[in-house]
Amino acid sequence: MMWEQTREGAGTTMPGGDQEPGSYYVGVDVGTGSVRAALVDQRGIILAFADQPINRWEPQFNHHEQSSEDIWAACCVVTKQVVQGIDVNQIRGLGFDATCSLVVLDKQFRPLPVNHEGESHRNIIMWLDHRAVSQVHRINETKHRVLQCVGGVMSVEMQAPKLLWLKENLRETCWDKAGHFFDLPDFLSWKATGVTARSLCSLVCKWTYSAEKGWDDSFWKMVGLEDFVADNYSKIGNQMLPPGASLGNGLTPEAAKDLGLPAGIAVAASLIDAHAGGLGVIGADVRGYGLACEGQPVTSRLAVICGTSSCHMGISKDPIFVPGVWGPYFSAMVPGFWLNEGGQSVTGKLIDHMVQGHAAFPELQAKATARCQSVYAYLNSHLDLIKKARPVGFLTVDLHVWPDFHGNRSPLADLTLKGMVTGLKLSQDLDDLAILYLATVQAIAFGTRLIVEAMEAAGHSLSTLFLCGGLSKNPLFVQTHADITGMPVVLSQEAESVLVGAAVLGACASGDFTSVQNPLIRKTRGIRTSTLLWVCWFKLGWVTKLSGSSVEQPYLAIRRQWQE
Ligand SMILES: Nc1ncnc2c1ncn2[C@@H]1O[C@H](COP(=O)(O)OP(=O)(O)O)[C@@H](O)[C@H]1O
Ligand SMILES: O=C(CO)[C@H](O)[C@H](O)COP(=O)(O)O
Repeated sequence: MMWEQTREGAGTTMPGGDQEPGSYYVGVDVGTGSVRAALVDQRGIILAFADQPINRWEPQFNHHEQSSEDIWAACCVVTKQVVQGIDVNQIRGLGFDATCSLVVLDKQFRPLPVNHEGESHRNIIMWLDHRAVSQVHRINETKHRVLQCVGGVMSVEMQAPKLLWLKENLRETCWDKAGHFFDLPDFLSWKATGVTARSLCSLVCKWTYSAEKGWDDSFWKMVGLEDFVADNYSKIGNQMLPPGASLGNGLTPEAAKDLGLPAGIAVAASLIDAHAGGLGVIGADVRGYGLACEGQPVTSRLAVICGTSSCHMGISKDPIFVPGVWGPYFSAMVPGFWLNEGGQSVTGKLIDHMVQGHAAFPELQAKATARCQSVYAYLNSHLDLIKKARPVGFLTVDLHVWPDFHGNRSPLADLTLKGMVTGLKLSQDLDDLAILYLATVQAIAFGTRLIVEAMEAAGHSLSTLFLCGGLSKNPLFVQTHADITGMPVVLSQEAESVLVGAAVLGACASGDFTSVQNPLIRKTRGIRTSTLLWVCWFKLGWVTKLSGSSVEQPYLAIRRQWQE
């Protein structure tokens, strides 16, 4: 494989010279910290990759903002980079995924400020923004029936509370002037095509829209957002398309110039980033590894997309209601299947926070740099050194972390929860930092286990984890998930699986494939064609159990308290 990772900074790696001419697809993934693009061929192989950091503002605690212009500019930079050196006329389709952040534009599609400072370039309330606490409490007090489809409790990270916050706090400068409220993935597909149709993925998962029943007028009236009903939902979407559907006449000449692609190529209705990751991994061909999920329905698999946050995506043939877990959402990720989405609001961000905030961080940085390693590679080898003959998990016998530093998304669904560390000593050397890092990773893995247990108690039958996202590049994180859940973890050979999911959308929109799960169906029937084989190239992860480890003790105690 020609492609190499360029995770440590912005950059591109181009395809090798012996590529057969064929059709290509471009996937663009807008994460919390950066924008990534990939050029993908018909077999689903990533031929070129580029990434670019994006700006974030935190004007006050729990307010997180971005700029749609900055994000679009980054999309243009990375897309131009990945198509360098190829005949762009071979590109057949473009797909976007992004975080589920709220983009606000005026009636002429110009950015509007989502802040008291009136800074209009900061026109995105990010998904992890927790400003709308009072609004979400009031929404949850209504006990409206739409809440049944978000695990019984609406999250402050969804769009309705954020919209209500804007109405109550920025009436003149933002709310009254607003013409369009977009989920970020839908903003990107509009920017590329001029089509304002929304993806069913965004509207169903974050905006209370039902694929069967449409908008529920009574919900919007009850929560004080009756304005949307009055104008027939024109500001939040009254035309919906399934992910992968082709939008309008494809790429506009203006967007084509921005992105360095030919005008008119197919552009797909988009997906939220976690859903693109789920689509990129859940259909993996695992034959020959002796995994429990081999020969079992795809519903025995849980895709876990681990970046700034972690999202746990499980699918089922019939709707399953899991308290504290979002969904069931019909066809929101894999067509024809119901989706439940568990999540942890901060995982990568929590690990970064713990490590970077420690007194020994400057020493760690210096030592990692001297060895040309990332701080995480250095910490992992340091743990190996200090564990001596015992399993690494035993280093945290006296130190425990509770990971809900930004509330608990699933399954406790309690945004007021806070983080905890027990077992601290006066020393703050590199050993302490490494052990705190390990305890944080373990705590996150126990959070995944709690989500798996809640999903299984409600009717899911899960046997295998499929990990992707930035954290899946950390062997300690992956191993710890296998140890603590007791499940095998499968990793994709294409580390950037979210981008494969985005490219699958573009491939579907191009008409080369009839639906986003088409490759899965063909593969299941054993037909190898020139399809986009997103079901292939998996290597087995780890299957290790650490039974009876003392690291389980605090987790078990907290779980007991929760159940009581
Ligand atoms: N090679 C790596 N080793 C360890 N952690 C990594 C690695 N690459 C990324 N990460 C972690 O993954 C997280 C970001 O993942 P990413 O998928 O890029 O996030 P997002 O999609 O939210 O922008 C960060 O917390 C980062 O520290
Ligand atoms: O809510 C989500 C998906 O439904 C994601 O957590 C959110 O979009 C952020 O993703 P990431 O951690 O990859 O940046």
